Amino acid sequence: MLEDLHNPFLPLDERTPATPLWEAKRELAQAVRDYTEALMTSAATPKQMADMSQWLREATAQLEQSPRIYGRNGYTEAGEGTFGEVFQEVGPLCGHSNPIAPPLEMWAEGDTAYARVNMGWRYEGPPGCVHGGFVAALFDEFLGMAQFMGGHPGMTGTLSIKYRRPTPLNVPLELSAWIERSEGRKTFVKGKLEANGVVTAECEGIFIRPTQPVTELRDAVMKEQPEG
Ligand SMILES: CCCCCCCCCC(=O)SCCNC(=O)CCNC(=O)[C@H](O)C(C)(C)COP(=O)(O)OP(=O)(O)OC[C@H]1O[C@@H](n2cnc3c(N)ncnc32)[C@H](O)[C@@H]1OP(=O)(O)O
Repeated sequence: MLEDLHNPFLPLDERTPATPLWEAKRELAQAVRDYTEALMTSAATPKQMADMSQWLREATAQLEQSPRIYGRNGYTEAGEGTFGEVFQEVGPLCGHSNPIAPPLEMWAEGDTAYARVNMGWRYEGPPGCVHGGFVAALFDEFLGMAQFMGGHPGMTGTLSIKYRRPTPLNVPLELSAWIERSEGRKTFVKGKLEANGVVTAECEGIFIRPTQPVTELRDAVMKEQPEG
C-alpha cells in the first residue's frame, strides 16, 4: 500500500513536479492564490473589478477549451505521476497545483510528522483568525498523512478537535502529529497546532484501513450513488 501511495514525507527540496504539466500548473496555481488573496483585501473601483471579471472569464474559457483530465485516478491513468505524486499536486490542503490549498507543507523526523502553513485572509473566520472548519481540514489532511508512518493508512473515521485558543491569520503555523497506537484496522493519531509557540488546537483522529485498495475507491463510491 505504501509503495502505491508514495511516501508523503519526501524532503521538502525533493518534491519537484513529476511532469511538465505540474510544473506549469504549480506556477498558475500560485498566481491564482496570489490573485484571490489580493481580491480579499482589494478596494479597487467597481469598474476595475468588472474589467478583471471579464478578463478572468476569458482566461477560464481558455482552460475549459484545453484537453481535460478529471480526478486523481485520471491523472495517474494519463501518466502524470504515481498516486502519491499526483496527491502532492491536487490535495485540497497540500496540493502545490491546487489553488485552494494554502498549501500545507509536511515532513517527518523520526516518529513525528511536522507541517507548516500560513493561512491568509481567504481563511478568516473570527476577525483576524482562521475559520474553525479550515483548522479541522488542516488536521484531517495532516493526521491523514501522519498515519502513513504506521504503514496501514486508512480513511478518517473520527476526528475530534479541541479549539483551545483562536488561531491567528498571516503568521507561520506549526503542526505536529504522532501515532498513539494501532488496533486491527484502526490507527489512532494525535496532533497539535501552534502559533507563536502557543497551542491553539489539539486533535485526535481514528483512521480506518479500508478493506479494498484505495485506488478502487472511486469506482466503489460511484456504484453507491443513485442513478441520475
Ligand atoms: C487509504 C488511504 C487513503 C488516503 C488518506 C487520505 C487522508 C485524507 C483524509 C480524508 O479526508 S478521508 C475522507 C473522510 N472520510 C471518509 O469519507 C470515510 C467514510 N467512511 C467510510 O468509508 C467507512 O465508514 C470506514 C472506512 C471509515 C469504516 O467502514 P468499515 O466498514 O471498513 O468499518 P467497520 O464497520 O468494518 O469497522 C471496522 C472497525 O473500525 C471501527 N469504526 C468504524 N467506523 C468508525 C468511525 N467512523 N470512527 C471510529 N471507528 C470506526 C469499528 O468500530 C471497527 O472497530 P473494531 O474492529 O474494534 O470492531
